[in-house]
Amino acid sequence: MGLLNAVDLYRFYHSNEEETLALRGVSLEVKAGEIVAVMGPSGSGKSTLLSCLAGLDEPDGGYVEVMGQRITRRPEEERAAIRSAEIGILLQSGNLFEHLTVEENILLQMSLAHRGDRKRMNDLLNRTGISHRRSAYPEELSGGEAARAGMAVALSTNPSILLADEPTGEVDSETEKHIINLFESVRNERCAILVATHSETLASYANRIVHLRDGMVVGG
Ligand SMILES: Nc1ncnc2c1ncn2[C@@H]1O[C@H](COP(=O)(O)OP(=O)(O)OP(=O)(O)O)[C@@H](O)[C@H]1O
Repeated sequence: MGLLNAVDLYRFYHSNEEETLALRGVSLEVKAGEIVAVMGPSGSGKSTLLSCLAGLDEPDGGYVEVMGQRITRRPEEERAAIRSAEIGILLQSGNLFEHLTVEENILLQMSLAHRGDRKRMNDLLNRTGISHRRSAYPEELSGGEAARAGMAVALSTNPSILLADEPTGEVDSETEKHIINLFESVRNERCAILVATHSETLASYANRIVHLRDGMVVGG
């Protein structure tokens, strides 16, 4: 049984007269200690899938289980509680509050989830290689530093599941290497990792690749 299970997910978007079928019956499972890469062309449904898996968006059909608990179609406060206890999330839009420093962003995340401590924060700042930027505000960071800070925030609560959307999208190769090393070390800590990516390099470190096309799984 996976730490993360998605069963027959459907998601439709309606805008004006148009209907987009972003997900059409996606099922997948991620086990402890496993990295699953989700790959597919732009618009194939990767971000929609991650939002549904995180309980940030509700699928129109199917359901998601996190650590055996159904997260779909539950009140938002219950979804938020499961999310903050079990899931680390790194969305494409980033996960840093602009008015807080890197360190304050990590401390806020840990305090909201009632998890983590300064020792873990310092450890993550070292492992992501941005310890020297801990007092910087997000706007003062380079793209690569912001990506690493985002990873530190996502991992600060020691989540069971890490969901990351294009974590190496616009970063230099040194940052990509840091992020891959971090993924490998949290995989060794038995975290279940699902990462949407266009990067063949990152995907080569995954245990499995799930290919999405037009909202459907076409391989894996
Ligand atoms: N809020 C929305 N309203 C209407 N359509 C949407 C919305 N969000 C996504 N879509 C559509 O749903 C489909 C899937 O989009 P999604 O962002 O999940 O793809 P993606 O694989 O993550 O793409 P990319 O690699 O470019 O990030 C696309 O056709 C997109 O235009």
